[in-house]
Amino acid sequence: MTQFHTLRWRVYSLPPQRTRTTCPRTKYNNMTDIEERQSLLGNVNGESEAEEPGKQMSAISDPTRLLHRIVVLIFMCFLGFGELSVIYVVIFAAGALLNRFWLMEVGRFVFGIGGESLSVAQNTYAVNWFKGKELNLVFGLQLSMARLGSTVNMNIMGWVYSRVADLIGSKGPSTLGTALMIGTVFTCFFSLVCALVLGYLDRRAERILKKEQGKTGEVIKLTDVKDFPLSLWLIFIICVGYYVAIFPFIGLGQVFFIEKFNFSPAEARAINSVVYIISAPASPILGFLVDKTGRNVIWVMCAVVTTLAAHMMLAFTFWNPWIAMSLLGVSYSLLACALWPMVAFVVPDHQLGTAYGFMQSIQNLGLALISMAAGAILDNRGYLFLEVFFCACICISLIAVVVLYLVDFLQGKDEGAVDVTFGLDFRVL
Ligand SMILES: NCCCC[C@H](NC(=O)[C@@H](N)CCCCN)C(=O)O
Repeated sequence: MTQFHTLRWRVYSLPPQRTRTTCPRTKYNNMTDIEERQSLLGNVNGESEAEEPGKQMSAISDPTRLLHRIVVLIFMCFLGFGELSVIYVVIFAAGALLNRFWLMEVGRFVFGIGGESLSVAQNTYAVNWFKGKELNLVFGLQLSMARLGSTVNMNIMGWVYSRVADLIGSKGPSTLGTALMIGTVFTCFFSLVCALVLGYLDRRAERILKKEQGKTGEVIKLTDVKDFPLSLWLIFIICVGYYVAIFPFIGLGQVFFIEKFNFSPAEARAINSVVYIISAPASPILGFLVDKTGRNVIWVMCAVVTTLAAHMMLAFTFWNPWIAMSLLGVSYSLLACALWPMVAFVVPDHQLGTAYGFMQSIQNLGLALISMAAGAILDNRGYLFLEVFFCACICISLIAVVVLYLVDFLQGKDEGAVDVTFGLDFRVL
């Protein structure tokens, strides 16, 4: 049975409640079946080059086959592995080497531009290759690899620094700069190779599957933003409201655990890193679960509620904080693999990059402002206020998820869905 037949089986043979309209019910959902076939899993007519006489391809080189998509996935994941493990780009390393702090700041600025763009590309590739299939799992795997990259970086960079110090015979800025340069060259080069291979495989798949023919002719415009559906704006609000209570909290976490729970710096570091440590193995598992069950909105709601509970525990109780932080680790992993794929179901393919770019811009704007606000709150009001502030941010996110649920529910009714109790099923099938 070819991949296309498997696909047909998936589309047409599922039980009725699973084939019901997906959500949010925008005009694009009517295109689901077409998109599914036009995706890199097969072309509009269900033909692939592998099916053409005399053009049999092996499983590993056929873009319609799982094995080939696994190869693509490996490069997709390692793209982020390199990107996130290079906390230091070349400019940053040069700043350290020359002992110029401002240059290091410029490096961080450039890193922000490059790293986030790479993340937009990574998300868009993931949707292109895996929409309607294992998309939540793929986002979970990407996150897992990024976390693994950070962990490898943290463990290896100290060793590289010591080796360079041994070689140079001192521990000054030049030692730090050289160590950073070495790390940067290796990881950036690695990421670059992955990006080039991925670009080639994507082009190749487009050519083989004649994707050009299936294109609607619509072009990418920045003004697309004004046509974004309400559901997408709600997803943006969920994203920014949620992430501002995660990344800045982890940034200030060490001080929090030292002040509130009298932890030693080493203990505080350990508990603070548990969210990312949990997310490495948990994200793919949870992504798989979301793929199997669908209903991304419900999962996002669970993640937001659990995160709120974890923050409230940290704010108002003296219970062992390992419980709250572990809960935070699991809920963050769940959100990361259920939220980001939803974008693909509310905008057409040609607007995906713009939508992801916009989502990350808003996320980063929120992060920049809230990080400053959080620091000021901690300095002036203490950790309790800070925690209450984070809880308020998550409540905004929670309101947005509930509104998203209702929007879907009402749109489902408008469109005459037979049974809305199964609404909020973002699965394409
Ligand atoms: N590509 C996988 C889904 C995105 C996960 C999400 N990524 C972001 O928020 C990006 N803006 C990168 C942030 C890096 C932060 N250190 C995430 O949860 O990391």
